[in-house]
Amino acid sequence: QFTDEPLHFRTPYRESPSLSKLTGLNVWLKFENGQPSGSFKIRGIGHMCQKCVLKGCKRLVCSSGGNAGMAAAYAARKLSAPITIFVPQTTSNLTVQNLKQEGAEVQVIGSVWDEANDAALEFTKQDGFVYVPPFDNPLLWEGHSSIIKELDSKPDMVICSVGGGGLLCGVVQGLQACGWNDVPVLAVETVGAHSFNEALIAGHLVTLPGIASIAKSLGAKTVCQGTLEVAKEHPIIACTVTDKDTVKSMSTFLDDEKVLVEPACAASFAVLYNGQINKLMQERVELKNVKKVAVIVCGGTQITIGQLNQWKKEFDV
Ligand SMILES: COC[C@H](NCc1c(COP(=O)(O)O)cnc(C)c1O)C(=O)O
Repeated sequence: QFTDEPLHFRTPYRESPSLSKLTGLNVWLKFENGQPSGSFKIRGIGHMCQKCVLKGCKRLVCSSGGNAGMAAAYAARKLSAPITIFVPQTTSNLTVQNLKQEGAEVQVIGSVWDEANDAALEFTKQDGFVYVPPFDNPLLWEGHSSIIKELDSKPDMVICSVGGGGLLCGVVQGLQACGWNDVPVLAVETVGAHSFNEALIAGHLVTLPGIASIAKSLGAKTVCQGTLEVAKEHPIIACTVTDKDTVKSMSTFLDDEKVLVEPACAASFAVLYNGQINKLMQERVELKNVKKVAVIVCGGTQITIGQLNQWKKEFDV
C-alpha cells in the first residue's frame, strides 16, 4: 500500500579507469541506470507521485518521452494508484509494452513529446485527475537533487544531459544543498535537441522547430524556465554533441563499462570520449583546475543491442 519511503535506490558511484586514463581527469560515474524503471527519473517522479497520492487523487496522468513514464508507472504501481501515460509516436514499442506491463493505461499521441503533453493536459481536466510532468516541476527537482547528496565528496564538476531541464535543475539544487555552489555543471544536449543551448544564447526560452536527433528522450522542443533561473545563479556551461559521437560513445561505454545506455544518456560522456572536455577546460577559466568529474549516467530504457548495431551502421562508427 501507500509508502512514504523513497521509491528510488541509492546508486553506485565509482571511478571509470578508462575514461580517467583517456581524459587525464579523475572521472567518476553515478549509475542511475540501476534505478527501478531504469533511469534517474524515479527520484523526482516518485517523490512527486507520493505527494500527489498523499493529497488524494483519483488518477495520475503523466506525459513522457518514455522514461519519465516508466518511472511514473512504477511509482503508481508501488502506490496502488491508477495512471494514464501519454507518449509520442517516437516512443519505442518495447517501452509502450513495458508501461502496460507496469499496469499503466497508455495513449500514444503526437510526433513529439510536446504533442503528447498537450493531450495529457487536456485529459487531466477531469475531476480528481492529477498531472505529473516529466521535467517542469519543483517537486521533481527536489527529488532529483538526492543524486548529488549521495556523492561521497565534493566533485570539481558535474556533467549531465538536458532534455526538458528537470535533471539539470535537480543537480543544481543538490549542489546548492551541499554548499557546493562553486561546482560548475556541464549541461550536454545532442545537436537537434539543443533547446537549452539555444535558450542560453538567446537569453530567453527558444522553441525548436522539431527534434532532429536520435536522442528522443532529450526531445523537449523547449526547456523549462527553471533552467534559465538556475543558469543565473549557478556556474553552468552548455554544449552539444553530434548523434554520431553519441552512438560511438554508447558502443565504447558498453565495451568499457559493460553498461548499455540510450543516446540521451551517452551524450553526457560523449564530451569525454570525443575530447570536447579537454578543449573546454582550456577555453573556460572556471574549468581550469577541474580534476574530479562526476558524470550522471542517467540511464533510460529506450535502447536495445539491435538498435545500437543499426545506429552504428547508419552513422558508420
Ligand atoms: C522528452 O522526454 C523527456 C523525459 N526524458 C528525459 C531524459 C533526460 C533529460 O532529463 P530532463 O532534462 O528532461 O529532466 C536524460 N536522460 C534520459 C534517459 C531521459 O529520459 C521523459 O522521459 O519524458
